Amino acid sequence: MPRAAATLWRAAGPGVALRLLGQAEVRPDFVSPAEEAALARELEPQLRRRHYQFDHWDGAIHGFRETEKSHWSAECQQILERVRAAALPPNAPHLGPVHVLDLDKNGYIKPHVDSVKFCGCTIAGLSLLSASVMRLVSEENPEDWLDMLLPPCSLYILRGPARYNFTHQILRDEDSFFNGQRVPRKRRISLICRSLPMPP
Ligand SMILES: O=C(O)CCC(=O)C(=O)O
Ligand SMILES: [Fe+2]
Repeated sequence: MPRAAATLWRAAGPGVALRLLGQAEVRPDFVSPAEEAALARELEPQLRRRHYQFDHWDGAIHGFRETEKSHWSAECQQILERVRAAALPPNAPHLGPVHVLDLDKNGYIKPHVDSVKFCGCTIAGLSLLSASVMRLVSEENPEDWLDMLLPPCSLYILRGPARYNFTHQILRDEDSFFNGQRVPRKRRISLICRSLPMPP
């Protein structure tokens, strides 16, 4: 693992680290601050029309608004092509629209596994505006966990076992610690690209 990436990754033990090496990845500085600003600027008008939802007690996500976006400026389209090229298997069919999730500073994502009906073997997410901690927990053995620090402008990628056999969550502000260090959670926007499930 490159040195920069190692500081963004903390596993319960060597067993889980070995299982997830190359399957759960964080790439810091995947976009520049100027690119982050361009993406946020382009999303803002569409997001502003929606209200944050706090009342979906049974849903996986709390304190969020979301949208799907298919049409982007040439600059943003290029960034998204870079995300797909870096993360998705070559020639894999992927979901056309990008899933955009805007988490309020009090928002968080509870542990879940993305539906296998709508999402294939790879999930890739760009994190904008705020750092956050993504926690993966093995469905088989809850003592097997991995925390990933997602700085703003980073890309994370979940593949194979990290995507299918571990839940993922974004910790709420009160619980947002990485390696014992507090990671204040502010408003965070994520752009998520997913490969499509294989046809049966
Ligand atoms: O915000 C993220 O990066 C993850 C979102 C997520 O887990 C989901 O929408 O299924
Ligand atoms: Fe998810």
